[in-house]
Amino acid sequence: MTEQHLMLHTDKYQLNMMYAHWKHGTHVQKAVFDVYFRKLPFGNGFAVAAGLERVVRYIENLRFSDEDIAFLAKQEENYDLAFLEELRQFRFHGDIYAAVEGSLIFPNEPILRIEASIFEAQIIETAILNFVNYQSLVATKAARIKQVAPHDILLEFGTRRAQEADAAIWGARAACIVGFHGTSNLRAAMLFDLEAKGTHAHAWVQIHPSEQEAFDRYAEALPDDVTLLVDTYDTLRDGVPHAIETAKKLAAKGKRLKAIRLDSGDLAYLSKRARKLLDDAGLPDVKIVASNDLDENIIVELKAQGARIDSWGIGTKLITAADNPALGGVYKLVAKETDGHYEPVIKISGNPEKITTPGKKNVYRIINLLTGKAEADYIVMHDEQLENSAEPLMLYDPTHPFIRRKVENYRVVPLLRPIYKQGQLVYELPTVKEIAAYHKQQLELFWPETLRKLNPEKYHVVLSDKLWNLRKELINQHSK
Ligand SMILES: Nc1ncnc2c1ncn2[C@@H]1O[C@H](COP(=O)(O)OP(=O)(O)OP(=O)(O)O)[C@@H](O)[C@H]1O
Ligand SMILES: O=P(O)(O)OC[C@H]1O[C@H](OP(=O)(O)OP(=O)(O)O)[C@H](O)[C@@H]1O
Ligand SMILES: O=C(O)c1cccnc1
Repeated sequence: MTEQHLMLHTDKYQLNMMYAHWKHGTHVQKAVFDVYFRKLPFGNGFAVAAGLERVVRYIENLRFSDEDIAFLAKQEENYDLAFLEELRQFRFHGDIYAAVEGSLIFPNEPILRIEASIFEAQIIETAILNFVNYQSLVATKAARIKQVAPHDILLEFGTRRAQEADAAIWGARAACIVGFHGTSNLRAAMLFDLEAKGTHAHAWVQIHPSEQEAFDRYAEALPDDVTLLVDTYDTLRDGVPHAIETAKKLAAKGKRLKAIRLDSGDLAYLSKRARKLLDDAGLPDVKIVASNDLDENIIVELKAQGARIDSWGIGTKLITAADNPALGGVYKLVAKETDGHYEPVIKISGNPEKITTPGKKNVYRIINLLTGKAEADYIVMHDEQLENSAEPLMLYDPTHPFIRRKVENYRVVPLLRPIYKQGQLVYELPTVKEIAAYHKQQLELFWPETLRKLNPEKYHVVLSDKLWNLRKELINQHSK
């Protein structure tokens, strides 16, 4: 049901603008829009691009159904029948360039560029922002968690607390593209070829006459490698000893206990005590999983306290991005077709952060060949060629433009890759595993100072001189 009618997954004002364009015959005018965000979430030094697969699936199925048209016909706007007929023919014919999923992305740089008739470009704004904002936010939160537990097993457990079903599955996927190992959501696992993982709930223990019986019966029913939840009654006095008892019974049958899970109390203390009990019982290979309102900050704390936790089940705070529940990505018009060419446009605001960067643009990641690290992202006008250029580049600090830095030995990597050309999909969607591998390579391009989770160094996003001058010129024009 929720996958249907996505064509109407837009704000009504988009349709009203389309209608007014159509009435005036301006709907075929071409336009360029940029998607970008202004502020990094969680105080992080970077964000992670996600949502492109959903965007592609959406564009591929972008049609008004008979039901959609009938619904629109009932709206108070009384749209002309001829307009509604035109909608029946609606297809996306435009170009989309995007930072591919797993890329590190930064404020105020285009992460998607949409070039299409205003009619087509306008209606897709809402859905694209909806997909990209949410998924990039969760991928960024998950990347922070991955950073504090790079060698541990990370499981996404958030479905029950997610903002409804779509968020649960796309959020699970967003976590896995930055290196989570699996999700508890079977549907997400099936749809995106993720590892489905699970332990058991307290109810399994409570429904049995005793915890011991519950553990034995669970281990008996399931194949090898079960995880037992040990905190239903008393973790150290009952839960862990009962799990050890079950492990011994399993060993006698050639099976093994994979792990125990702690889900309450002082996780550092309990994990250390549980580890000792397991080791003393000759079970050093039995791992310890922890869950209970975890996030990157609690995990750091627990590690600092010497917690002996091998694997983390993380739900609510990840899937809802609890400490920063929205990414403020926007979709802004930057150029319009005038007399057969693109005229850059600007949006002026009293808030300097909200003044847009005009024109159809490209973004290049400048990699210093001596260090192998990214120096800055460099935004240029579309007709400025940077590929194959051996010219030294002057990079200035955007907040202090008088501070300039020359880069001589560099290579450039375009951030925006072609996804659609004239309505044709020209990009092969990678698997989640491929995205995770790409994301790992992306991280290696950046200095630890940019990547650290607390007070990171700001990575610079720089405008070319030509773009900088154009922006200044348009601001001056408007202030006259
Ligand atoms: N050693 C620790 N240091 C810091 N935070 C911890 C430690 N152990 C657990 N936490 C975290 O503290 C919070 C404890 O929350 P809460 O008091 O609701 O849990 P609880 O005592 O286990 O109760 P409940 O049984 O309701 O889950 C959780 O977010 C948990 O991850
Ligand atoms: O804590 P999260 O990061 O959201 O991880 C998922 C939580 O879901 C389950 O709890 P349950 O639904 O049984 O509720 P409770 O533990 O909050 O009582 C599980 O035991 C985790 O504690
Ligand atoms: O498999 C688990 O242990 C699990 C799954 C979802 C939520 N909490 C725990």
